[in-house]
Amino acid sequence: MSKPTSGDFTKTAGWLDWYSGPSKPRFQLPAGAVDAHCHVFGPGAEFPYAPERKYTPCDASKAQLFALRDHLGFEKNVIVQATCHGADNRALVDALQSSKGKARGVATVKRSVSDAEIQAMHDAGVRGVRFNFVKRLVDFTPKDELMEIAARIKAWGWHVVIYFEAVDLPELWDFFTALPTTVVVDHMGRPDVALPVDGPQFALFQKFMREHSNVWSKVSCPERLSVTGPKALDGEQNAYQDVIPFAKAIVEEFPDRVLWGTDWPHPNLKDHMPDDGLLVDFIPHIAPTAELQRKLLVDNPNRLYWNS
Ligand SMILES: O=C(O)c1cc(C(=O)O)oc(=O)c1
Repeated sequence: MSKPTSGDFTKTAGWLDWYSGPSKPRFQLPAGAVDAHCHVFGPGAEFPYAPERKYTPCDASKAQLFALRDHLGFEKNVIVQATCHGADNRALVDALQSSKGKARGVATVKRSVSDAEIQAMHDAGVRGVRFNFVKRLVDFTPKDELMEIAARIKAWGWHVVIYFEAVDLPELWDFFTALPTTVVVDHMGRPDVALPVDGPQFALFQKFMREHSNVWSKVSCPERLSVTGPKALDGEQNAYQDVIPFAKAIVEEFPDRVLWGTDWPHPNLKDHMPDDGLLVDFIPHIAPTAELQRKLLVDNPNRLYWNS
């Protein structure tokens, strides 16, 4: 793959570019596997980053994403609107339209979005909207505006993707459990993996999924959640050990409501940039059987994103 550039924008200080020349995974992905959480950034010269963004990334184009997909052995992608593009979904829609049906998308919209705009995004392959509650990434959007959006997009059969930190789940509980659609949680609701897996913080997340059969989870981002590593670099086959008990517990209890994604190009990582081939090698540690792997990587994402 070609190397990242910074386009017409100056990257946020300390920005880490995605890993160029990732290894070939040793884990053989099942046929039809979907990378169900990844992003495109710009390129900024063609699709400018949003004025309200909280960070300026390196460019990460659709061509670079599709090259990674093929290199790792995925068949398809679910591309999630990154916050650096705000509610301007042009880069996302362009990538979907260029994917020959091999990508679906999750957009970010405002209350002012028209039915015609929703329909056009649907035709391009958008199947969900993302509500973000991570304060370092977005400004606050009133919950009544989000609820109104959720009620509207339900008519297209779309779902809601939510991104939040585990400490905020109690406060967000009533809103999340009132959402009228399928709800997909990004990155397991960002548990603090330094806390016990059987402690109250993760128990609340498990209760959220157990009591609400419309709630799904992405068991993604060990590189973001891990405190002790080791990092997915230099051929490491046992990366991010501290995240495994959390993700495995979710995969094993809710095998039909889990998704996995690379999170390429890994926005805002400060410590290291993982080798995406080694991230794929993390999967069998959290989904140890062929059946769990097939549900996680093939059946679940296809049911949610390619059913219409
Ligand atoms: O934790 C993050 O910084 C992050 C950011 C974004 C985004 O900016 O959209 O998406 C993610 O999945 C994760």
